[in-house]
Amino acid sequence: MYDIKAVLFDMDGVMVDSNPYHRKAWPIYGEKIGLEINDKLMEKHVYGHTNHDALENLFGKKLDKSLTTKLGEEKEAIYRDLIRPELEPVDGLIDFIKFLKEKDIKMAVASSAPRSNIDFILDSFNIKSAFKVIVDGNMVKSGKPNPEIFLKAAEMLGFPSAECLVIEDSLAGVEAGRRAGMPTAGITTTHSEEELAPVAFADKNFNDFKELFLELSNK
Ligand SMILES: O=P(O)(O)OC[C@H]1O[C@@H](O)[C@H](O)[C@@H](O)[C@@H]1O
Repeated sequence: MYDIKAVLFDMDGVMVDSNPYHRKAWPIYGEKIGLEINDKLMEKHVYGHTNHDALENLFGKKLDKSLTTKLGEEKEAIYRDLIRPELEPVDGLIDFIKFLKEKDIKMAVASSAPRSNIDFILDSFNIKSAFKVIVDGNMVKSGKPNPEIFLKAAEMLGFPSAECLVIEDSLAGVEAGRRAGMPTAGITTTHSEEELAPVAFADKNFNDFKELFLELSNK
């Protein structure tokens, strides 16, 4: 099914099943800044989106990037405190990265999260050196579902879209992968297979990296 030379990893919900912690952190932070943030709003504006886009939508107005960066960092500090004691990689992630390294398949992180969260995860799992390229949410003009972040990661790695496999969990992220013209695999951490299916790129969804590994090693 896949003839890939590079894998572009989303982070939240892909490397780490972190959205349950983001789901707790946003309303706690919302209370501090006078916003009521419920599940429905998070579903629409938060998962897979940059903090800049999320905050503009939650406040319902244009905001300066320096302000959204500052507010986003305050929210992320709450998130990291919540997840730290329970932090673990999604099943099979570390072996999957080893497998890609052995096959000389290049790897990038393409996450809407700020760099502080990406460093937190990659350093905690001791996997940073595996990634040739890291693109964070502050490095793009338009966040997911715009394909810019994946196109940028592919360009920095030096591969055309068709040779880059995107691994995503959010609806905005799967749509961004599709719009980048890349094969896109869904991981069913944040959404079920049924929820992901309508936006998936005629590709498969996987529960975790063990299943994706089986698919790729059968090629
Ligand atoms: O692109 P990714 O890695 O899924 O990141 C998205 C996440 O980025 C985080 O920084 C936001 O606070 C989360 O709420 C959001 O879900």
